[in-house]
Amino acid sequence: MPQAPRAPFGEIVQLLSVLPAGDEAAVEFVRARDARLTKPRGSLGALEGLVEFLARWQGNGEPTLDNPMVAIFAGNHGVTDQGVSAYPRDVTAQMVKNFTVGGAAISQICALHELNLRVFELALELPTGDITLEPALDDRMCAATIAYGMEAIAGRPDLLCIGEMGIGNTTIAAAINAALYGGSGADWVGPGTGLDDAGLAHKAAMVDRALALHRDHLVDPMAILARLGGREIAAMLGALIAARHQNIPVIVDGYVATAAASLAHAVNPDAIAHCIFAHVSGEPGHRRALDAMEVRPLLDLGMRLGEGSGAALAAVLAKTALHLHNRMATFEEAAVSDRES
Ligand SMILES: Cc1cc2ncn([C@H]3O[C@H](COP(=O)(O)O)[C@@H](O)[C@H]3O)c2cc1C
Ligand SMILES: O=C(O)c1cccnc1
Repeated sequence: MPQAPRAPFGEIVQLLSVLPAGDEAAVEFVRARDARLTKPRGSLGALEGLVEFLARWQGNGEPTLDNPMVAIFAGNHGVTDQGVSAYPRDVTAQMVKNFTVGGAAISQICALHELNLRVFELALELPTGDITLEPALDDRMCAATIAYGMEAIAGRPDLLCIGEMGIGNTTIAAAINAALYGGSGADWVGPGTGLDDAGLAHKAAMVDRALALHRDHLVDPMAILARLGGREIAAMLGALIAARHQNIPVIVDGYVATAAASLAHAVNPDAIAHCIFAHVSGEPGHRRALDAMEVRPLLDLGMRLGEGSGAALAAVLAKTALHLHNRMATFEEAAVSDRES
């Protein structure tokens, strides 16, 4: 996609363009130990890949998961005035409260598996512009929100799970995907929180209306983000960028979080190399967005919740994988015969 880094986005596009590489020596160190563990080589499949992923992007042959963070970014969307969600906009703030008191699915996944849950509210009382009528954000606000997401992950997590909360944001993700990858609203919308067929057709029409309104302005990924929104997607993009520059591997959640990764990928495909895509969500456009980036999801559980829930479950697998890598016996230690060479 042609790059026109307009003023407020210059530094952000720069951070997406000049990126630290993965640490292949750290990966080799992990592989050398893995080869000595009491199991047939390769038999732990994707779990072995998860430990290599942690090593490569932490830059550490002995990766840690002492401080895994699940970051949920929450924003509200003016497009909910068009009746694109099965639930009212107030649910965003109500769920933010629910996250912190422990009543949400993500709260209990994190509590059970000792993941640090952090919730970042983004001006919930000030929804973004209704994209069927106006831009979601002006460029400066959009750039500032990306910067907020970069700051939010301070505290040195050794793994970052990226999730979101925002009634209406599957509409926003669909619009971003259509702008990046082509097609119309119908190609990218899904039931979200539970629309029926009529609701789905209306949602597709609202995406088409937004695309028509903004058509001449959707010239690069940052313009697409500012025009279509929303705040939580901008902040997730910032978090994803900052993580790369701070040696923090990232696990991306479902359909909405993936839209943030798609924007990064559209600037520079290498900008998502430090990301694992946790799962393919039940939202039908998700698989197509993953295919467009040529990435494969770790899990397929038919989940369509958001909140970082799929990413947190992938983190549980990563914790298991690293525990095995660190605690299993080697062939020598266990006096088990290695394969004939
Ligand atoms: C109670 C409740 C909890 C949620 N947790 C995540 N979402 C998810 O649903 C929303 C997106 O779907 P749509 O675009 O259809 O509004 C987001 O907030 C997302 O995180 C929830 C939605 C509800 C209703
Ligand atoms: O996959 C997701 O992220 C998703 C799906 C439905 C509703 N909210 C989020």
